[in-house]
Amino acid sequence: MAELLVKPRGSSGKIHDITPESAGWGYVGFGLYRLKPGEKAAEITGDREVILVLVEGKAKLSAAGQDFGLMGERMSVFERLKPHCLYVPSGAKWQAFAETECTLAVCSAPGKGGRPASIIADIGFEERGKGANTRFIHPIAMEDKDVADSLLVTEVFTPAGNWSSYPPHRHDEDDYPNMTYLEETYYHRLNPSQGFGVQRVFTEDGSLDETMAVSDGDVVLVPKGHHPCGAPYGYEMYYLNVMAGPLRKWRFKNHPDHDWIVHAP
Ligand SMILES: O=C(O)C[C@@H](O)[C@H](O)C(=O)CO
Repeated sequence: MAELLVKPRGSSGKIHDITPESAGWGYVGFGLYRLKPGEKAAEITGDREVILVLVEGKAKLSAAGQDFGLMGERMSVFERLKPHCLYVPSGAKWQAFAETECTLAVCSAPGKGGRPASIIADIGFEERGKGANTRFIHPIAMEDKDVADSLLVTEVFTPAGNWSSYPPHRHDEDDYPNMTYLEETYYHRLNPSQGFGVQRVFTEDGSLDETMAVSDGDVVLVPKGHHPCGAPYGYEMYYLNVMAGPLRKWRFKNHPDHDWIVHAP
């Protein structure tokens, strides 16, 4: 199994390049560019569909021969504004020209083709959990939106001192409607950036049990098992999740030992 904690390789250019081959799985890819004003990123999607997420900064985007103009609004994820996102189908080329310093995520999964390149509009806002389990969600492209063939993308803000992806849950069996098999990546950010967060990835039989200290900019791979996150006092946590599998539906089960938490008064 691949190392689950992936550090950025440098501070500019393409600093993450997680592919199904490097992760040792079948669906999810995650790339991340840090660009300076005037720099460019360009890729061909091949047999994969892509959702470009302007995590931070502004860039001129074009895809599949269409010019989408200047996109991006928030300069820091922790402004908590909604991200600007562009869907790019398989068999297409996309380009990004950075207007400001920018952080551009390239979320990918197998594509079927046939959808147009398009801006993902109407990104919602959800508050989940209670007490120290409260967290805030921007569901960029979840299954209620028919905007992709297999990609599910969401971002989560966990206030300092809180937990998210909690109680622990898993989605690692292809057993719809009880559960779906979804691989997942977490792109973590922390505020202030010198902080750390905690993520545990573990199966119920104990064959996988890793607890990682995550730093600003790290990626965690979740090939299977439960995957809760904790943000220590003083450090707000952000993450961008990419999920994909054979069915574009998110069906999970909470850990039987900890499911009581969601039912507690
Ligand atoms: O609810 C949350 O805290 C976010 C998680 O659900 C996260 O998107 C995930 O684990 C998806 O499986």
